[in-house]
Amino acid sequence: MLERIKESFTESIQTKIDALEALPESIEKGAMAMVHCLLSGNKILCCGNGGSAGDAQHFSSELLNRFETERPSLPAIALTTDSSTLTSIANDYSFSEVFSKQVHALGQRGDILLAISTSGNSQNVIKAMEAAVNRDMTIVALTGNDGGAMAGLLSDNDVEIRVPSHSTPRIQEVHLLVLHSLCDVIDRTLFPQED
Ligand SMILES: O=C(CO)[C@@H](O)[C@H](O)[C@H](O)[C@H](O)COP(=O)(O)O
Ligand SMILES: [Zn+2]
Repeated sequence: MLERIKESFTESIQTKIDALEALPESIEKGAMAMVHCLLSGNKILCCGNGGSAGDAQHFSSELLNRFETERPSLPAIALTTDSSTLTSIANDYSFSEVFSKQVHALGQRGDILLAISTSGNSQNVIKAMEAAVNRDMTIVALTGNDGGAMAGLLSDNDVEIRVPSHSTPRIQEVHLLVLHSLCDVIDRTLFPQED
């Protein structure tokens, strides 16, 4: 098993090296879209399934609370956390609508939807994106593989940050780095520090 463990580390490091080549421009574009959204008094809604639900919550908590430095709270909502809402929508309608109904209710023109999926094919995330388009929101999509159906739903104002990998855990590991990088650029742009 030691070899297997070392392989996981090597694969993860290599995926990050590949992402270093592929992603900085799209991360900067996504961060600037978020900065513009926050400066306009808008908010960020975040969604994803499984590990990506955890990522959505991780990111929203870093905006609502703090990242690395002291600064005011920033408005973000994870759509993955209210079990009464999630279970009733899934029970009465369909699991594919658990995020889209919340986007329809909470989303406003100028808000951002942070849509996270390693496959790009999760139906509930796709429907959330459709609801965001309907609400005149901008979409920042974190994907992997070939971007899946999510890639086809994006317009020029939206941003796709697609990790160059076909492995769900490796993609998730880079998604976390991307989210921290987004937080870092947002904080440094909104609250410049001398260092
Ligand atoms: O964390 C993992 C695998 O590393 C899983 O929980 C994974 O997130 C789930 O299978 C998700 O349902 C996958 O959804 P998606 O990334 O394709 O949208
Ligand atoms: Zn995982």
